[in-house]
Amino acid sequence: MAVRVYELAKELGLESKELLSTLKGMGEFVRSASSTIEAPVVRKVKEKLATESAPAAPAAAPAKAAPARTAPSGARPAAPAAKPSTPAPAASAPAQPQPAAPTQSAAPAQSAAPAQSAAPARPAAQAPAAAPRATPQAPSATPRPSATPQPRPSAPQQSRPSTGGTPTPRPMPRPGGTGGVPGAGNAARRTGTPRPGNNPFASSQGMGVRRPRPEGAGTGTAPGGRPDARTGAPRPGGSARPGVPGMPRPNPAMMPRQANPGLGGGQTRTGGGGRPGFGGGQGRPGGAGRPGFGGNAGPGRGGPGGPPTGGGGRGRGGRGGSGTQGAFGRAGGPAKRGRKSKKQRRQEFDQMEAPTIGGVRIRPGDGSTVRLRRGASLTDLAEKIGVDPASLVQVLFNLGEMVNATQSVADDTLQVLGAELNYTIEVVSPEDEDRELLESFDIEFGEDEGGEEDLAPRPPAVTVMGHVDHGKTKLLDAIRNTNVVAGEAGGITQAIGAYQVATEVDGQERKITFIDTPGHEAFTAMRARGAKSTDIAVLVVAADDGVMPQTIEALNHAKAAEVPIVVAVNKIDKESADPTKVRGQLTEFGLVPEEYGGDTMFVDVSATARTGLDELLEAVVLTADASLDLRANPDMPAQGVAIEAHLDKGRGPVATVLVHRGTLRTGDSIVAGSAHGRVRAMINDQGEQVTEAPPSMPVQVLGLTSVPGAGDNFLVVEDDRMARQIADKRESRQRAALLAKTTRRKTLDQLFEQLEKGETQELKLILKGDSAGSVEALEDALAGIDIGDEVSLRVIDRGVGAITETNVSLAEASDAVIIGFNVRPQGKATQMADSAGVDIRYYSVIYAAIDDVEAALKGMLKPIFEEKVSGQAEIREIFRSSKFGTIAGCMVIDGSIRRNSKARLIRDGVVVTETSIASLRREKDDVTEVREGYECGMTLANYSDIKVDDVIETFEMVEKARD
Ligand SMILES: Nc1nc2c(ncn2[C@@H]2O[C@H](COP(=O)(O)OP(=O)(O)OP(=O)(O)O)[C@@H](O)[C@H]2O)c(=O)[nH]1
Repeated sequence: MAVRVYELAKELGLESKELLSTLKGMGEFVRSASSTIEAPVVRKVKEKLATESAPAAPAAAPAKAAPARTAPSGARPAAPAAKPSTPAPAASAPAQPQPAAPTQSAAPAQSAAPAQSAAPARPAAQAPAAAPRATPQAPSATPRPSATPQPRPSAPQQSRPSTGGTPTPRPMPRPGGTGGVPGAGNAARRTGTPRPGNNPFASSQGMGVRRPRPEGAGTGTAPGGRPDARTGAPRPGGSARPGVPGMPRPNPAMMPRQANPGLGGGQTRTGGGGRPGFGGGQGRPGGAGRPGFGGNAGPGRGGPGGPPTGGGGRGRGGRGGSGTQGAFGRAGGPAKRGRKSKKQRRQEFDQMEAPTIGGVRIRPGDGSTVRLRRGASLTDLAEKIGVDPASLVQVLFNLGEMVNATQSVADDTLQVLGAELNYTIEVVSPEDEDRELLESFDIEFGEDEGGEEDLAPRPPAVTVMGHVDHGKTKLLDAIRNTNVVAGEAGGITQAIGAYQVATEVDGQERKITFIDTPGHEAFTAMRARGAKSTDIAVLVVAADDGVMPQTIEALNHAKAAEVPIVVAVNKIDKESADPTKVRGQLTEFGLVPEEYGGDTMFVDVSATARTGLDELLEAVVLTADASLDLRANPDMPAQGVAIEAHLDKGRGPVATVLVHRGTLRTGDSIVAGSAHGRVRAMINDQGEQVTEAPPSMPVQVLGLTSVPGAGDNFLVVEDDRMARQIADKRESRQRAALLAKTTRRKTLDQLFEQLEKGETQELKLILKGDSAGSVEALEDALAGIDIGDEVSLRVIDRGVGAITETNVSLAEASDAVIIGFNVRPQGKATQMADSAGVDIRYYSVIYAAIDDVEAALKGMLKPIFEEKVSGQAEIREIFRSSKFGTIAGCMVIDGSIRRNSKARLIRDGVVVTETSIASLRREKDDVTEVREGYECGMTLANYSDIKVDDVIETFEMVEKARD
């Protein structure tokens, strides 16, 4: 006989919905609760329910039984209380429920199936029948039959509360978990075989620890997440609410459509908001979260209670959800709708786990080290860490710096950015960078080839260092017996020379290579390189002057380069000379003279009188012998350093190089810094052509295609092609590094400030010099000019040699000024500059260039105005005129009052208005000025509310000179 679904549901003690879902699970197509189902189906469904509920029951019961009663201990005593309620559904005698319990126990005792199959069908009627069977099994039960379930000592712990409780608390007519068949259902529960399985219809599902749950669970309103969820334990079967009678059985269809309603705002990830379906507000607690992303995930917006530690709330809980769905399979009905594919969910997850930095979503790093070359761009960094360069630009923008993706970025900026993204940025040092480059060509720089037997002694290379005017050049001059001082512009050594001299020590002729480094502060960089490229430093200290700032600086360079020092105490011919004082002073800096028990050799010399020179040379040789192993392999491709380079009009680029190891020969293919070429000719320090330059020999090399930088290393390579490749790579790297260094970075704040002022000011320069050293020194000195942020200086090009037409056209195009240092224009460059209005400045002294540039920069500053009060007049009387309006009859009490000048009206010390003097009269005459002590009449522009005793103060804005 056909029955309607709701009728059968009622009969079975289920909700129509539950029954519908069961039917669907069985493959029966039933549209709604009022649909009819045929008898065979009714039978099938009853059987199914009976079968399933039997083993699962125990767990389901506790789920609500426990909470219903305050304590599980109350289970047994509470059991009796259950009686009255249980019967109700059974719609029969109150005694019936009691027998139901025995039935439960009986069922498992014998294979549950038969008992169940019989029992569920007729709830009320069969219960009594079952009772007798059960009763004997519970003979020692409490006197009350209701307690019969308890006799089963084997009942699992969880089932205890359930056993007693299941039936009792239920206010609803449906007693047992499944089917309201007290007997069968409960019996099944008692079996104590909790099924963790994934049968969605089993009312147990091992969820015995369920908390009291208000109806409507799963709607997101429930405060009480499940305890297991909190621990992050996987949810068995995902049965959110298995078999809780009186509530709809959860199934995927009941889950919220949207996978992550808690992802509010797109930025707050998951957080507490989690999936409301699982108790919404409760959030997905931390256990399952991803602490790694906690930083940005935060507790999320969605949920009130998401524990902060939850961080990336979407943890296992989230996945539990999908697991649940999996467990339910399709049985849950229309769950498929709106569900996201695995791929979608993965993408979503990936997206979520990327935190936002400055509003940009970027996957965070893992703290690993990223090596970048100097002057790397954001694109380079992006490539290494696999993100979009544009997002890095945006991050940096949000950090307050504006750079584009391909622009060279300063090291510190890269490091800050790296730290923000959780990477350690390691900017490769120039040395490492170069070594790596050479290694890529299978070249090893800096090591002698071969073994000990291949090494031969070489002369020490010596750098002379010291304070300005302490006599470095004069001393070298004396040693070489030449005189270069006379030719110097401004009296400062501005080029580097290297010379080799010979001296006799212990009857042996020993050679020493001297490198003359300039003494001016501006050449610090070159001097530092000089110290590094040599073996021993001779520190020149004038005996009459003592230790000076640059003496210390030079000393520190030498120490940093771990170069032994020999002190030349110069100018001892002078009366004021105090060599002992110099020794004492230097002792304080760690240079203890040998005679005082130290290990530094001090030699008193006089460059002018040429005394002590031999002793100095001997001291150099002895120091070298004592502390250095000066040997090199002369039979290998030469390697060394370019000490100085310049562009010679007739000979092209000329580089003075010092060979460190190997022997340089004419015809060798060499690369020096970013210059390359083939050695066309070599000239020694005597001006003679040589064909070979062994270790420690300085020579001028001709044949390079461009001018190398002072301090650049040089090496002989296999062929011209390799030389060119290395040079090109070096050049591009240098350019990037230079760009990062010289481009003045503007922060947003600065930019906004400047934009507010209406313009940004930048002085662009093109530097041309006679040698690489001087151009470098000039650029460094110019970079040191500090006149604040309002104007900036940018060197857009630099080079060695004459000012060319190319330079002029670049200057014209970029509105730059050309600075020529010891160079002049070439060809039609002057005419071009004149017609294009390009400013070319010529200098031979570095200071003059610095001063001019500084003045130019200051000239670009906006004028500063300050107010200057010119006079004050007191209003003594007020006249009204139909022609002039209100006239103030005044006495000038200070300074003078001029017509049209700016004025302010002051009443009782308070400025009433600011205006200007519209008319000024003495007697009846218009005047331009009235001085102190005179009376006058005046009117104020657009203001007539004047009173006697008011003071009119006139002032003007005067341009103020900048400091
Ligand atoms: N009386 C005396 N004067 C000396 C001696 N050595 C150098 N001078 C003078 O000191 C001045 C500076 O000498 P330089 O050799 O140009 O000094 P420097 O250290 O090379 O100077 P910069 O090139 O500017 O760094 C010159 O006027 C020299 O004549 C010396 O031994 N005795």
